[in-house]
Amino acid sequence: MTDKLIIFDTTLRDGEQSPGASMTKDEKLRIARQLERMRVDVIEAGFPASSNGDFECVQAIANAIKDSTVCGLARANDRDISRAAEALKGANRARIHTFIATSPLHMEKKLRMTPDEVFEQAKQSVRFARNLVDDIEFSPEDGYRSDMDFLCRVLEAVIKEGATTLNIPDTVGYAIPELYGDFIRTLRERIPNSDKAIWSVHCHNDLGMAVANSLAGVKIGGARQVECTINGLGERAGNCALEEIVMAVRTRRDYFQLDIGVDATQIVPASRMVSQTTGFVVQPNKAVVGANAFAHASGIHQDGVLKARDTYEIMRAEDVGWSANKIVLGKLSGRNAFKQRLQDLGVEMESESEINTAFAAFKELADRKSEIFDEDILALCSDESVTAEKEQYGLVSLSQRSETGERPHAEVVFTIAGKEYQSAAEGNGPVDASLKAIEAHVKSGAEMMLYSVNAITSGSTESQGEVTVRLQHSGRIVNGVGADPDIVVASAKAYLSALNKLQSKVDRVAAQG
Ligand SMILES: CC(=O)SCCNC(=O)CCNC(=O)[C@H](O)C(C)(C)COP(=O)(O)OP(=O)(O)OC[C@H]1O[C@@H](n2cnc3c(N)ncnc32)[C@H](O)[C@@H]1OP(=O)(O)O
Ligand SMILES: CC(C)C(=O)C(=O)O
Ligand SMILES: [Mg+2]
Repeated sequence: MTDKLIIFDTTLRDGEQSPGASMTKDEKLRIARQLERMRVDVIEAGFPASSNGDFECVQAIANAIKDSTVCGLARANDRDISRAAEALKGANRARIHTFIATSPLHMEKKLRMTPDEVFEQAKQSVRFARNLVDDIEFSPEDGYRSDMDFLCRVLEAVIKEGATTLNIPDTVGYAIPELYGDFIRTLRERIPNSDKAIWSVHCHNDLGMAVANSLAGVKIGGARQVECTINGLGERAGNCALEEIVMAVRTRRDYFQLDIGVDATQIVPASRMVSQTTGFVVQPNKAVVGANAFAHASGIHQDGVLKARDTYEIMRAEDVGWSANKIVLGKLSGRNAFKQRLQDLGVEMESESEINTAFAAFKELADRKSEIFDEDILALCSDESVTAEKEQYGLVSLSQRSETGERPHAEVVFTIAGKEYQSAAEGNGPVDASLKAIEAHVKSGAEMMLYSVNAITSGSTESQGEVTVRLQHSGRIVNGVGADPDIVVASAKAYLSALNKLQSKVDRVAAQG
């Protein structure tokens, strides 16, 4: 026998409380639609009393979403609750989530209220809200740091007033998994009418344990709703990450014995959408949604995954919305991964010794180059050397000027076969101007298929920028990579490196024919 774990997403409310993560109405609506597509049970859309703008966001989401419950947050007062009810009017399924702090610290220092006043206000607010909407969630803010006896008194009373979900926040991320799980279990055991409500967990990640605490609240405490956000977005160090909760409960169904209604294949698209909307980059090694979550760079792992993917993967990349797992070829790769890539690329090798020769060349190249692209391998296998190309083109210096309201201008000094040349051009931006200056002289006629910039060190503005430029000419595709703390310089280096590769291919073809 299993029962259901309700997934309550608060990306649009608690997630938005993350400094710098403020979203427009259209952005919130787009994310809400994605959450509905993902079939989350409850979408906390915002805090309607906080501003007219957020009221309109909640209203728009309530009107647009048909399948998920739409929830609005409200302080424990009539005005906030009325605003929430008003914003939620158009919802198919509406929930008001009202809260008031119950910890001694918050009551005394922040609310400046006595426990008896908080008790009365909590009761009164739930009663008021229940007259407006049937589905009422109550949260004792900073619940985990509250006195157990007082909390039991408040929660028993609000259930009597009609609260249907009781959410126990670890507002400041202070909990430890076993202790938090025991805390929820004790509340449920001690409160006589506890079975009249669904119990929920809401954990913050200040000590990096939001997911672990939430899972303990479910397993040890018996909670049946988890509050979480996409990518773990949220106040300070964030909230419990939705993707981790969903995949932990799914992957270890043997242990949790719970059903989840979420369509996990929508997780990666949701993660990308939230990351692009907020500008909060997902770290590559982030569980489930990080770019490396299903990538393998070392030979022993690659060999294992190619033989049986569950040797090193406990989930399938496709099941969370990635197109496939990723074998990244580099200096730590082994022969089997290399052979598999040859097969995928349609390269046929006559003998093992031919493969061995290509593999040795690949290893030698990988020692000098951080990532090996497919065209590098194709070049290796047709007996071409990808990095041993003659340095036909080289960068000497670059200067550029960009000023608000002025068209950027660049001057580039470079060498062609050892001889120095200078060229200047204007462009839409400094990078565009620099590359146009080079192209104006070189006249390669190559088409740019890709331009991308990555920070390759700390991720701060002091980072080295690594630029990749992909050029196409006469059916040949090459990647040029350039790194420099100045991304305009890195771009020029990448462009010249790609031109070198094009040139060396032309030379090889000429030599062969
Ligand atoms: C743990 C959490 O995530 S709680 C949610 C946090 N989210 C937000 O705060 C985002 C939205 N907030 C806002 O837009 C504003 O803070 C508002 C509109 C809610 C209130 O704005 P203001 O009226 O200017 O009050 P301000 O923010 O300065 O102070 C909060 C007031 O609410 C009171 N308050 C705090 N929590 C509650 C509560 N749950 N129930 C009732 N009153 C509360 C505080 O005691 C304080 O009252 P005071 O003004 O009498 O001292
Ligand atoms: C409003 C409540 C649930 C909250 O976000 C918290 O306590 O962290
Ligand atoms: Mg919170």
